[in-house]
Amino acid sequence: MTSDSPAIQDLAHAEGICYGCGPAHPTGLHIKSHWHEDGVHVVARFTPSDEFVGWPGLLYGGLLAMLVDCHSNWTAMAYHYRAQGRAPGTLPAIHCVTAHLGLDYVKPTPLGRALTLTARVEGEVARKTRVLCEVHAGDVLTARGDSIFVQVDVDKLGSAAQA
Ligand SMILES: CCCCC/C=C\C/C=C\C/C=C\C/C=C\CCCC(=O)SCCNC(=O)CCNC(=O)[C@H](O)C(C)(C)COP(=O)(O)OP(=O)(O)OC[C@H]1O[C@@H](n2cnc3c(N)ncnc32)[C@H](O)[C@@H]1OP(=O)(O)O
Repeated sequence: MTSDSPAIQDLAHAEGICYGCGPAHPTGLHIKSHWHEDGVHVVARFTPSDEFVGWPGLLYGGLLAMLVDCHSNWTAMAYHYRAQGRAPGTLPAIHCVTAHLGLDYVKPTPLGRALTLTARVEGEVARKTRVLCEVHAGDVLTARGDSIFVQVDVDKLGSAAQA
């Protein structure tokens, strides 16, 4: 599994319209997550455009939160599919939502550099799953995520949103 193969988002949810990771969003970030060949980590690479500036030469931290949120969620969902012994895109689809997004900003993140997000599940793959995610700009660790994703029934989620 390499970045030459289709991203997990494209396999599992090509019609997705999430601003961060939906392949079908017209202007979204289109974050793409791939299994690393080590079979443990899920990796995304993203180069933010200059519009996401927070300070001259530095990235706006909210953009980092979006990247870590979506990539960590897809890491959780990828682990769920694998735990069930099936590929993303097979049915029934697995959906998780962010219950807790934890993010430490470790160093300023430069603009104009490719960022690498490297994530893995810590502990059990269950309805509630913890994902650790590191963001590197080159060799520099700039942010660290520690987040919780909960598997949901999207039909119930929709009715809850309308209530
Ligand atoms: C904007 C809406 C998006 C909806 C997306 C829908 C589906 C996603 C589908 C595919 C994904 C594809 C693309 C999207 C990819 C990335 C998008 C980024 C992710 C998001 O942008 S998504 C929007 C933000 N997200 C929410 O909008 C969630 C609102 N929220 C809830 O819908 C409920 O709050 C829920 C379901 C989280 C739990 O509610 P619940 O009643 O079903 O379950 P319950 O309370 O029993 O919790 C079960 C276990 O999670 C633990 N737990 C709960 N909350 C916790 C917390 N905050 N911290 C630590 N642990 C927590 C409990 O302690 C218990 O743990 P234990 O089992 O050990 O006791």
